[in-house]
Amino acid sequence: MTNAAIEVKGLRKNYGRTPALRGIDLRLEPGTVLGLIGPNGAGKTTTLRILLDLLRPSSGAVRVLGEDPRRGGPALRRRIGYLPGDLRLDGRTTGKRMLSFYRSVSGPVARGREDQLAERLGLDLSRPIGTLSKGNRQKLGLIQAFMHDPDLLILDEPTSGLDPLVQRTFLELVREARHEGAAVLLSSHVLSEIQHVADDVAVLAEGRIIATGDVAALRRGAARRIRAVFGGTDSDAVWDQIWQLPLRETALSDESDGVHLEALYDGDLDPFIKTISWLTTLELDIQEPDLEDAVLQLYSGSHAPAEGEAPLDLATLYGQAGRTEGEAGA
Ligand SMILES: Nc1ncnc2c1ncn2[C@@H]1O[C@H](COP(=O)(O)OP(=O)(O)OP(=O)(O)O)[C@@H](O)[C@H]1O
Repeated sequence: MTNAAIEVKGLRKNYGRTPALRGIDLRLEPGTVLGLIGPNGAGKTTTLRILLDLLRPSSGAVRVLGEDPRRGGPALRRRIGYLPGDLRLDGRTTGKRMLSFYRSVSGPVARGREDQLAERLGLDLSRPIGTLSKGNRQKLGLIQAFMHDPDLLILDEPTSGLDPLVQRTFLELVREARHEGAAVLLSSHVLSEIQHVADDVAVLAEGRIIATGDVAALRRGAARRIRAVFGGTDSDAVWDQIWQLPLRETALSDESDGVHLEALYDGDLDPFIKTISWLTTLELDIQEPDLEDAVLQLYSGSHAPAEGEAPLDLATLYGQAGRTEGEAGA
């Protein structure tokens, strides 16, 4: 039980009379990446700041690397790499100097590690921070979080301001840290980074964890956008074939080149493929599952557990939903 990198039970935080966290349970094992996702104001930053002892909880039990963050002091802090969401850096000093300051706080850094990270992320450490763009400052924030190879990385909106190439390097760094046995807690409302790197997700909304599970389950529950054109038929005949499939936001129209279908598809693909095999398919475009849509459905409350109930298990929710819809549509 105490081997968890993070263990949180019944965590509550009130700002004055306003509850920001309303009883959160979280567990993160070494060598795994947990994505904490949630809309603005859900309580992500509040949770992370409590783990780092930058904020005090109103109640609840918190263990970070087996210790109470309020008592762990500098020794515990050295085992953690933290990237704050609102990174503020002093403008006069160079990146190199700033990192040597962080080194004195976060402990031993392997020789050449900062330079190696700067090279991989494409950052010139000799430039004064004030002259760096937002994305380049974010790179500096990432270097200080990763450079001492911490046992636990706590990253708040880590790819904010980074271009796609650098985002990819960031994901590599997270995977390498996990491979070395580090635990990573990644807060984000950008689902692409979560789906590419997280093992598990916890969905936070209005200060409560409303769902937990692995990313694969979330993907199973995510709708795909489908576009197709069918020839030698009309929209009524197409509808007769497809009406029983788990489609949403369906648009069917008779055009000069055929019947155009555009829809969101929930569930297993196989029933869809079997159904359209009865039609003459001229064009077909099936997009990757849309995680944004799946999570928005969770936020919207159509599935959300009532106050005091356990979070939804994504595997149960989407595993069963996928099979039922698949059978119904076959
Ligand atoms: N210092 C504060 N004083 C009062 N209320 C606060 C304070 N900090 C946060 N809150 C409130 O607590 C709730 C949770 O905020 P928090 O910043 O943890 O959310 P978040 O999930 O990180 O949001 P975002 O994605 O916008 O950063 C919000 O309703 C916010 O308005």
